[in-house]
Amino acid sequence: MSSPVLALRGVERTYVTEAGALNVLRGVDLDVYPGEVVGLIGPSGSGKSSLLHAAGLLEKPNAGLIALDGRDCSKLSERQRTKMRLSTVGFVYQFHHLLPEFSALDNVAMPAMIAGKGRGEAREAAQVMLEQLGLAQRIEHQPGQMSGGEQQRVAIARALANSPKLLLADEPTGNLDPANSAAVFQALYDQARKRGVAALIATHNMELARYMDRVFALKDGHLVAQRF
Ligand SMILES: Nc1ncnc2c1ncn2[C@@H]1O[C@H](COP(=O)(O)OP(=O)(O)OP(=O)(O)O)[C@@H](O)[C@H]1O
Repeated sequence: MSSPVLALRGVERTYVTEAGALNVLRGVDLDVYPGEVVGLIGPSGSGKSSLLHAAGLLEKPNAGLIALDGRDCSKLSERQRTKMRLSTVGFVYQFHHLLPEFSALDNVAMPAMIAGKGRGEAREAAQVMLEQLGLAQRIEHQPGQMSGGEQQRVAIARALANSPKLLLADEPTGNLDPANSAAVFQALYDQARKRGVAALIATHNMELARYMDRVFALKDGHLVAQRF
């Protein structure tokens, strides 16, 4: 079997609040392999976003080990973490966070350019991604000129355009009606599979969770396997 793209060992996350310490993650172990789509469910406040933020090196865990693409990230400097994140991880959020004044093409090309690719190369890759997500006719449109489902597919194209090994999605269809939600999830699933990307998707949508390869629930700070 191939090695995991994402490996979490004993990951802990505690927030200090006025009401005291909140132990949200209490020792999370998880491996996600290339080409598999893993679901993360759990009630609101159970720590799904905290787990995704730790896995994507957006926030440091209080304890535990995070390895991306076989590399232990716990001792990296802030700069090295950013570099690792840009080269290895793509994010999709509930709200697309597209830049409103830029076209779909520019939105999708931007992360690759920030990561150091030339403009021409980044735009070419962006165009291919948008076409693969069925958005060939929307390339020059700005987000405000597109439907919610189209905007979210642009966000998926943006997350994948830089060929990440890991895709982290936080309620990627949470803002869509059921029909759009299913279509957008299908697009995300197909692209992750086709590209051999390891995907970890947090969702409240149990209907979508049924289609994931494995599903875990967060309960009292621990991952509980729901289905293998
Ligand atoms: N920066 C922070 N400071 C203090 N508490 C926080 C912080 N971020 C998250 N929390 C708390 O940690 C808990 C877990 O939050 P998190 O957003 O990870 O849950 P979630 O499962 O993603 O929730 P939802 O499904 O509503 O998005 C919540 O009780 C939240 O209020």
